[in-house]
Amino acid sequence: MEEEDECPELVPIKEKSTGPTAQIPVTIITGYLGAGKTTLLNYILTEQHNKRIAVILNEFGEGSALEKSLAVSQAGELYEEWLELRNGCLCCSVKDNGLKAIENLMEKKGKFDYILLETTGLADPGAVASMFWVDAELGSDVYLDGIVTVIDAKYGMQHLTEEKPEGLINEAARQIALADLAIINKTDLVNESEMVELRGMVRVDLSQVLDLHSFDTKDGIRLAEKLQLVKTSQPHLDKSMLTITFEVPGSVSEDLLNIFIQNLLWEKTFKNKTGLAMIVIRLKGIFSIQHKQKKVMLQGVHELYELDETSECWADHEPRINRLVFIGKIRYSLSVESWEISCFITFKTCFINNLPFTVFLLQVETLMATF
Ligand SMILES: Nc1nc2c(ncn2[C@@H]2O[C@H](COP(=O)(O)OP(=O)(O)OP(=O)(O)O)[C@@H](O)[C@H]2O)c(=O)[nH]1
Ligand SMILES: [Zn+2]
Repeated sequence: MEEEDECPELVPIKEKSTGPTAQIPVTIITGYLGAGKTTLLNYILTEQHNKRIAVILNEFGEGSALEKSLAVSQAGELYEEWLELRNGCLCCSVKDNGLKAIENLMEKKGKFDYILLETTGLADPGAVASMFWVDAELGSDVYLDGIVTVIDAKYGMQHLTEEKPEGLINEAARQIALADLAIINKTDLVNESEMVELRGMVRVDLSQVLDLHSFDTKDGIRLAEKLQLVKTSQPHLDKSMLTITFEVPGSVSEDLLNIFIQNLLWEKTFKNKTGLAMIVIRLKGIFSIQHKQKKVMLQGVHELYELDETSECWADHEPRINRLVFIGKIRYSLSVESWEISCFITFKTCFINNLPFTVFLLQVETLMATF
């Protein structure tokens, strides 16, 4: 056959097929904790696009049920089927769970036009991306269309420049290095010069992988090369990051909740016995506020937070349970256990007993002193 002599590169790329055998594009949405990934997802889902979009969500730690309800409450009825990757840390076992989630999704719901995959804020998007070329079987159904990295305009610089202990990579920098498209979000929170500085920083980062950046994501070999290059250092998660989820039944006073959050995030009053404050990077929660019918959602990123009433009411027989997820950093002298315990005590004391702040702080200090 004459065609056999043709150079592969010269074969024209097939027009996008709309038949049942067409491959489904997958976009990975990545970005540091609280950068705005879910906000972007919700925006895409609510825009008019005439596409059947499937969303796969992965959350770090035990907060998946919470994240699910948060996302659903924002996206409304548009989207009813949620799939959680229950492995907690996507970076470690993404291949099995990620593929399974997509296979289950398609089995259950038929084919989608598009799949959006939100990684955890600490994920290595390279590990997530690699499953699309490593697994040939799945490769016939879906292909990686691109990696979108959301960057927090206010805290992005801080995330990017943070020094990591030896052997650990800065997750934020890696997420940007792997991006096909980087979106700077929350521009309303910074001024022009901060934007210029961040843009410059992000560009520098991109230029380090510029020659790899023109790759065709459908081309497994090129992608593999790109991923390998970025992965030369150890792809370990920062082990000092910790996620804790609390569930406390009852209803809380809105004032006390605000005081609690402000003391935690702004005043940094929660300290261990050596005087080091608890570092909270991300806060998420669903609360039952006294005298309110609707569920109230908490979103916090570093020292910024908001409490918003959702459209969802507590059902008649639904137990009122407050859920709070902390994602934070353990300081050297503060053990995981004491961090957990101090979070729990502050939270529980504040909400269950509805004690004034000064009282529960005192209790925390007394308890912390015993560790
Ligand atoms: N001011 C401002 N806040 C924003 C913007 N986009 C998102 N946020 C807020 O940032 C917080 C985190 O947003 P999410 O979309 O949940 O962030 P995420 O990256 O999905 O968070 P994780 O999944 O926990 O890593 C929320 O309180 C949002 O309302 C923005 O453009 N401006
Ligand atoms: Zn999210």
